[in-house]
Amino acid sequence: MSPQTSDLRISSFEPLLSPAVLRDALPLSAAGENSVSASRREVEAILTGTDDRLLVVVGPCSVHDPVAALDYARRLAPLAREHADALLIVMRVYFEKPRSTGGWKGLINDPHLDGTHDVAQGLRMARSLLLDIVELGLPVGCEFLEPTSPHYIADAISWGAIGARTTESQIHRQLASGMSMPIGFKNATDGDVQVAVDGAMVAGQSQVFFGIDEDGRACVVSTSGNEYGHVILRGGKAGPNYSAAAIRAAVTLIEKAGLPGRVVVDASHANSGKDHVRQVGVAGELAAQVAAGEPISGIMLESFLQPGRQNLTDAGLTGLVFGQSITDACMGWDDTAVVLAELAAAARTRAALTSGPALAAR
Ligand SMILES: O=C[C@H](O)[C@H](O)COP(=O)(O)O
Ligand SMILES: C=C(OP(=O)(O)O)C(=O)O
Repeated sequence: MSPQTSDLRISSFEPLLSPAVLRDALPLSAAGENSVSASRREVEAILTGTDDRLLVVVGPCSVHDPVAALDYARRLAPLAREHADALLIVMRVYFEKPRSTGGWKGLINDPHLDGTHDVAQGLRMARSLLLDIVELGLPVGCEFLEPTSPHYIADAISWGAIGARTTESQIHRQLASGMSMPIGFKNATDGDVQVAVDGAMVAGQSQVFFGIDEDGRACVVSTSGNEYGHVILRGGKAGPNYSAAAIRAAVTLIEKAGLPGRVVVDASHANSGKDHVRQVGVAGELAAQVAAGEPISGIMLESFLQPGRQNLTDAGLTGLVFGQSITDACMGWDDTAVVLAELAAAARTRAALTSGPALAAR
């Protein structure tokens, strides 16, 4: 008998429900569709500079407990309304975690936090949480990691990111080219910004690649290109890249690629050394730059109900502090409210600088 030559290292194939089945079971309401659609247009207008507000993507590093995430969303929604003249607040609702060397890969991959990898349940939990948050009137932002997972949830998402570990990946750039919302590309973990610029540029072009359709059938996917690709500065191995000089250097690269000369800046990750206390200081420095009129279209903050982070143990969810991150350290809720007020004041000052007092008083 000849030897088997394929699937030698596959332990199992487990059929997964199709995107259409999940979306039928958990539909986005008409009000939700209107809200997602309108907030995507607002993000686009901010990225191109026709809306002078500041985009703020704020929320937990990762969602591990939908109850805590919804509690956070209920606190954030009134602040989003309060600062709506100056800020477009999008809640960070990250379900997929790219890991440096391994670890928990997010709620979709392992919703029970115990290595059982009940992906079907993870998708249900993720979609259900997204619908609840959208119903609060809050736009949602996610990182896209698995190339087929967006089919299950993307209709409820207003802004997306490609992370530092995948920004140079052709697969993720192709994916971004077909996404219905603006997509930010993080600079690489080594600090290289050009790869993020290249990512945004490639995503702007039409692409043809392997994928699935709504019924989960293997397909050749053709896209028209996403004209709202942009760059997110998150620092790198050599240190932060949020200084005015680093931002201007990035803008030079971005403009050279023919993209709008503005950036989103992540106050967390390598811009704060993953130190949640330092992140508050970085956000304050960024607010000062916004007030001075620097070309910052958005800020990303990692924030949760409780400050800091905790380790996941064998006790799973029951062994965890409610509302505290199990991935990167986050600023707590009290600091978050103060930082959002600071950013709103800075955006009002910038609006007055660039558009006169009428806009600032809006
Ligand atoms: O934002 C989250 C993390 O920084 C990212 O997933 C990498 O995490 P890790 O280095 O702990 O694996
Ligand atoms: C993984 C993330 O960031 P980065 O890709 O910048 O490490 C993140 O924002 O969750």
